[in-house]
Amino acid sequence: MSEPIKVVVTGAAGQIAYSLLYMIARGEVFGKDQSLILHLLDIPPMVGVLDGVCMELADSALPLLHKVFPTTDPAVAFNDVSAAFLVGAMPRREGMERKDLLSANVKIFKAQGAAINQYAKKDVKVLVVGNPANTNALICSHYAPTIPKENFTAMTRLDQNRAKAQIAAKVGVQITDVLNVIIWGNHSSTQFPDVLNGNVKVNGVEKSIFDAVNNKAYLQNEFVETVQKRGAAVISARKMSSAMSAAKAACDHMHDWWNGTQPGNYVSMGVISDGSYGAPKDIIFSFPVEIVNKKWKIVQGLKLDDFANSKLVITGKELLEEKQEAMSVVQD
Ligand SMILES: NC(=O)C1=CN([C@@H]2O[C@H](COP(=O)(O)OP(=O)(O)OC[C@H]3O[C@@H](n4cnc5c(N)ncnc54)[C@H](O)[C@@H]3O)[C@@H](O)[C@H]2O)C=CC1
Ligand SMILES: O=C(O)CCC(=O)C(=O)O
Repeated sequence: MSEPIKVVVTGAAGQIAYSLLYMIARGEVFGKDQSLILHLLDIPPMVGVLDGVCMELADSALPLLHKVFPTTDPAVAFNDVSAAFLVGAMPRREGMERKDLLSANVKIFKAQGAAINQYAKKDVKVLVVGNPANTNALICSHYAPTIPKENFTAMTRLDQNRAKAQIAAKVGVQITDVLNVIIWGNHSSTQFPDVLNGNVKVNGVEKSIFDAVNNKAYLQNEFVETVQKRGAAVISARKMSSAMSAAKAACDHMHDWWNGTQPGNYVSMGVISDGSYGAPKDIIFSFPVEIVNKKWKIVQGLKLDDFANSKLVITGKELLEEKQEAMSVVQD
């Protein structure tokens, strides 16, 4: 068993954290030999709920879990952490867009960026889940200037998982048979779920998703819209936003960042844009990445047709607008 690492989860009394904490503490992210010290951050009104979560973690008798520190103090929460799941933020309700959360949530990420800068390990891996996730990650990084920008990422893995699930159902295969579906851009209804470079195994034979589905109109319309609007569909059905699937996606994201991706398999992450594929620079944009030794690299040389390019322009433009609005909120 390795020496324990410190991991923080913010919004630890909330609904995503309720599933996420168990998965992390079971070893599903950092490995079955990696012991853990969990730091749980929430706000003062949630202290009672946080106590209940701690009781349940203790009662789960989890061998990898060395200690749990519940706190409302960011200085304690981020102290010496190697990985941070930034979940704590207001979720949207029916009828709202994720960017409607911007003015309330972006201030949280300014404060947490500053705390990460001051207290976390310099190689901390930060995953922002709280919405609007891409822009929150950008603000967080902006206020943590001593930590490399590459260490701040936003979650679009839930969108990738949703897209894979739609394709698996359409073709009639298992989820593991669907490879290299990409989410480009923002975790919002402008995101572009793209199958142009993806493959699917049908009866053991690998073919392009495009050929396997053989329905361009479906792939460019219904499929794209279903994935873009899946979060809203879950809110409409559950009257609360996705939680179990969001927790699973957060684990998938951090697991792959920590452990690496298989050669030839890429995953989607919101990362700082270097302008690849014509995306605007210096925003957090979701790209396909491959990961080796805990470092992600944007996959280059993928094909994009005119339809795809036009979608990337729309989502990039939205992210630039969000960046501008967020900067004006945090500088107030
Ligand atoms: N990127 C993605 O794919 C997804 C993002 N989300 C987003 O994740 C966020 C959390 O969702 P839920 O857990 O369902 O919400 P929730 O409302 O159940 O829990 C949020 C928790 O964050 C806490 N919190 C608020 N401000 C805080 C602060 N400054 N520091 C620490 N904790 C704070 C709240 O007290 C609450 O306990 C929302 O913004 C939601 O929209 C949800 C699903 C998917
Ligand atoms: O759509 C929302 O705002 C809820 C959470 C979310 O981001 C999602 O389910 O994708």
